Amino acid sequence: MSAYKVTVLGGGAWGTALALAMLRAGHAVTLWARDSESVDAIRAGTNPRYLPGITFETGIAATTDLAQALAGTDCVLVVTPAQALRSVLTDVKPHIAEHVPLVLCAKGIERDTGRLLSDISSAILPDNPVAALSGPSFATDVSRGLPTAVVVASEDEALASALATRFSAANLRCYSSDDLIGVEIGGALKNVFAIAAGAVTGAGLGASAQAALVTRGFVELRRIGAAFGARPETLMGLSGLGDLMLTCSSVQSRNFAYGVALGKGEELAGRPLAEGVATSYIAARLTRERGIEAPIIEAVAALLDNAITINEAVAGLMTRPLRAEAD
Ligand SMILES: NC(=O)C1=CN([C@@H]2O[C@H](COP(=O)(O)OP(=O)(O)OC[C@H]3O[C@@H](n4cnc5c(N)ncnc54)[C@H](OP(=O)(O)O)[C@@H]3O)[C@@H](O)[C@H]2O)C=CC1
Ligand SMILES: O=C(CO)COP(=O)(O)O
Repeated sequence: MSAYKVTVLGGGAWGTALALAMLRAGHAVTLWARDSESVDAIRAGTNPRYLPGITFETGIAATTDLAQALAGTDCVLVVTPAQALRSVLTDVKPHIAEHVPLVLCAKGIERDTGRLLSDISSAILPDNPVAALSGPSFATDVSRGLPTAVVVASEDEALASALATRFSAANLRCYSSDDLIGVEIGGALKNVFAIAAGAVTGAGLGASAQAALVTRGFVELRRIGAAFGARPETLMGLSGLGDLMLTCSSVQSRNFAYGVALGKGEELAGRPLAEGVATSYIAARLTRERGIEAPIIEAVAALLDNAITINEAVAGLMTRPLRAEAD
């Protein structure tokens, strides 16, 4: 029987880590990246630009040729940033066979349109079934082969379950879900709350403030999830609460680290990818338009816009009208 062929699009931290995870699950893996230096390094078992200090096994067939990467593939993992998804899938379109599933691994909402990534995929490639892979999973941990659990979601329950079985290996446990929207919303918004949690840490506001912020952030996630049709139990799961806990508590998270720099008043330009920046603006717009109360998201968007200071953000959150916690 010929090997199951997985194509990974993106040679950054998460693309490389997922390519390794697929290799370790026994699949034939091709990784596409636009940068030839990354491609050469990945072939040789390193990715110094995105996974510095980590060496890994060879065996990933990395290439800069998109058509070659997609030829004869059984499944495509799309692991480029959320804001690049539309252009990447447009480039993919001429080279992909119908019915090959696309597994979206970025965490974000398109800034210009407010579209979820699965919506963008279905609009550009309507004949390719769509799934998302999300959950608490740092690329460094996964590439080192540390135990990790994620969720693979698709509205097609059988597809989600089949992919989760394919992707699981000794140290990668994949749960399946048919709540695609719930998984996408949790993964996108936890990055905004991670920036807020990082800002609280960076400004030295204390562990109590941090816990309050994350808990109230989760309330906002539940409100937004309900408005989008996400199931509450999905938001309580790996891709929601699980990833919120991870990302809001570790400087390994680029979003949290971005927030720390923000809270300390440090330079923000030139930092590694923090998806929560773009997502905070669009999430603030969407919640305003839909009349959903989301003061933490509003505060993050205003802070990033330099419209308020961190002290004003804190004062704004602390002096809101008092209310019952469950409201
Ligand atoms: N890192 C992590 O631990 C995890 C990340 N994720 C998510 O995965 C997604 C990707 O993150 P990650 O890999 O860490 O990011 P990185 O910044 O490490 O890498 C991004 C990759 O995408 C490529 N890229 C950027 N823009 C484009 C574009 N317009 N067209 C084609 N390729 C592009 C980059 O190429 P180039 O080098 O040429 O710029 C690079 O290979 C994000 O949404 C993130 O939230 C999810 C779970 C864990
Ligand atoms: O999504 C992640 C972990 O689950 C990675 O978080 P960062 O993008 O903040 O590093």
